[in-house]
Amino acid sequence: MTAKIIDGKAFAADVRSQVAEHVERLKADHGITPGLAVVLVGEDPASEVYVSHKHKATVEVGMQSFEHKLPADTSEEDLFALIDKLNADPSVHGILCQFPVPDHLDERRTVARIDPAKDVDGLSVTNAGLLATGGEALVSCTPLGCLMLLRAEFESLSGKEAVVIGRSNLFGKPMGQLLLADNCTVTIAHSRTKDLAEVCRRADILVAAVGRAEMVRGDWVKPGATVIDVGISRVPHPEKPGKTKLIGDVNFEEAVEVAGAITPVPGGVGPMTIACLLANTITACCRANGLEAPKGLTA
Ligand SMILES: Nc1nc2c(c(=O)[nH]1)N[C@@H](CN(C=O)c1ccc(C(=O)N[C@@H](CCC(=O)O)C(=O)O)cc1)CN2
Repeated sequence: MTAKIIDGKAFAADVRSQVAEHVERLKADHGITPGLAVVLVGEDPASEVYVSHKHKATVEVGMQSFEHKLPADTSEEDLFALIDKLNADPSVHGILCQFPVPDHLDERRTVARIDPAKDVDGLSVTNAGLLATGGEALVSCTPLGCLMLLRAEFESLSGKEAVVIGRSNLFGKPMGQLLLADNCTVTIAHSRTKDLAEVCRRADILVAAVGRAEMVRGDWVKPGATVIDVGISRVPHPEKPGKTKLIGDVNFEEAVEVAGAITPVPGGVGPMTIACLLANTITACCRANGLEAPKGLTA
């Protein structure tokens, strides 16, 4: 039997419409319009696309979008001056700097400059620490999106064996923390893990975020497992010369024959990233105004 295909695009559309309802309520009941500021340094083409999608999505749900495009040679001093201004602006509830930044800038220092209460990427040391210690964190968007997809698949995640391949600050570590907080037994595997295939085979929930196209093979998947593919690699299209196609970290054709449920690439995890960014902006806005953040949009 082939696996159920988890439709991340439809799920993300639902999250976005929930966000739009909350925006309406914040406006009507409290006179507050949530605002999201996105900072892009340089002209990386993929980042330009993501930033324009973020702007469009922000406007569509009724929030204010503040786009700041800075030249590639922007100094750290000038970038930080902008972040300081956004930190102090009460109409801005969420701030993010699109990654990657040019080489002369440092991602860690940039994130550290953003007020943790407005860090809607959930990347600051404060938010990572809050997540690890069970506090009210803003959670990194892609792992939050994966958690939402997984919670919709299972009545409860409690007691599930979860294996996350990848240990980045942006994804693997927060994903592991989220699954742990939902009472999974979590293994974070990585490039030095011995017998990775064997480790993966014990997972009820297998989350692949290695950044290596189709590395996870069908025989790494436990029959019936739920597979979440976070990878996005652009490769030459096999049938359309001169064109490219997106593939994930999981060999989909093989894994779909073994898994119980699986996210495709594209159309699986990817769309959840921007939906959760909007959700985090609502959360940040509510907290900034002494209101409770909507349960369904948080971890
Ligand atoms: N500050 C940040 N920078 C980056 C992040 C991030 O979360 N915060 N993540 C990525 C890029 N990204 C959002 O910024 C992002 C990546 C992918 C998608 C997405 O919807 N992917 C689609 C395919 C899209 C396509 O056709 O190219 C999918 O997988 O279905 C959305 C957002 C790096 N930088």
